[in-house]
Amino acid sequence: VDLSAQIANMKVNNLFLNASGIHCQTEAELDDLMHEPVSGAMVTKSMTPQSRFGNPLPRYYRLANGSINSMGLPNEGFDYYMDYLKNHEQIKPVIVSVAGRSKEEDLEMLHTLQDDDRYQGLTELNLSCPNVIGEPQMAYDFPSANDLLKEVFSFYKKPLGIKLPPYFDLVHFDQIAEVLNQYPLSHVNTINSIGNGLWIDVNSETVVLKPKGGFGGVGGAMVLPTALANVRGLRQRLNPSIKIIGTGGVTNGRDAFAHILCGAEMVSIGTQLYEEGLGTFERVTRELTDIMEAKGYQSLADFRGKLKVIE
Ligand SMILES: O=C(O)c1[nH]c(=O)[nH]c(=O)c1Cl
Repeated sequence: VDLSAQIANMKVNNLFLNASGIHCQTEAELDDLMHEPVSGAMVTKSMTPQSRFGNPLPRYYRLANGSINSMGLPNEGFDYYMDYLKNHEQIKPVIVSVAGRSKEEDLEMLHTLQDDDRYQGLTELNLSCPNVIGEPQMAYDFPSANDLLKEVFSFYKKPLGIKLPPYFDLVHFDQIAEVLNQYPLSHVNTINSIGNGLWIDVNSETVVLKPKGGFGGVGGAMVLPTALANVRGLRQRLNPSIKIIGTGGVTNGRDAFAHILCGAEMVSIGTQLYEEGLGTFERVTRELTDIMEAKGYQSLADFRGKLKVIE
């Protein structure tokens, strides 16, 4: 089964990877992902220049068919992850996720990556964290996103992708695609969690998360329709050279198959991976392979992007 992804020329033997934020903050977690035998790549927790504790707890809550989180960008800081890459053999490609809390922080980290000759990896600029108190999601501000990308690509020459929030209006697909198509992006990763949901414990009449009065990003099975729409909508609008990592709502092989039908090159697993553990990769890969065999597909290319509409 041909699984080589053309994302920044990554040659992988499996299309699955963790969603950023899941099992990828500490050296121990990153080692688990590096040595996990099935997944074809991995991504770090989005990093900021300095380490951060993040938002007060409770900040993650499991729902019947998903999750809600207001982590607030907890991470060990940029240098920690650069040291990790220098001190660990890359058995699989490691996508470095950066999420500055300002344009200046994004540029600072990207300049450092550009100027580090030893760093030849794929970077993902997270423009969609919904949980930093007081910070907007940059990717919902099209002019600002364009200004940032114009400045980034004036100096950044290594492979770079963008982590996008979900959009909910076809005009917004048009507008973000118009911005992104101007730049030599490796990929977009869509979707991030659906920002600022709210979950309530009716018994106690109380929210379940402490930060932001309980508002947090929603993920897991319930966001699959939004994730599929964003993968499909962007695939239809982005230059073919910009690949798509499909993220959101993947719990089994059928969900992954649907993401690929919409045009995903690789598929990230978040909430399900967190709740079920790293064995998720083997199970979902087996389920997807079974579906492909039942349909007579030899490779992902046989059906990638070939979603049919009703004429
Ligand atoms: O609160 C977080 O750390 C977080 N949570 C998310 O659901 N998406 C993100 O991009 C980030 Cl950065």
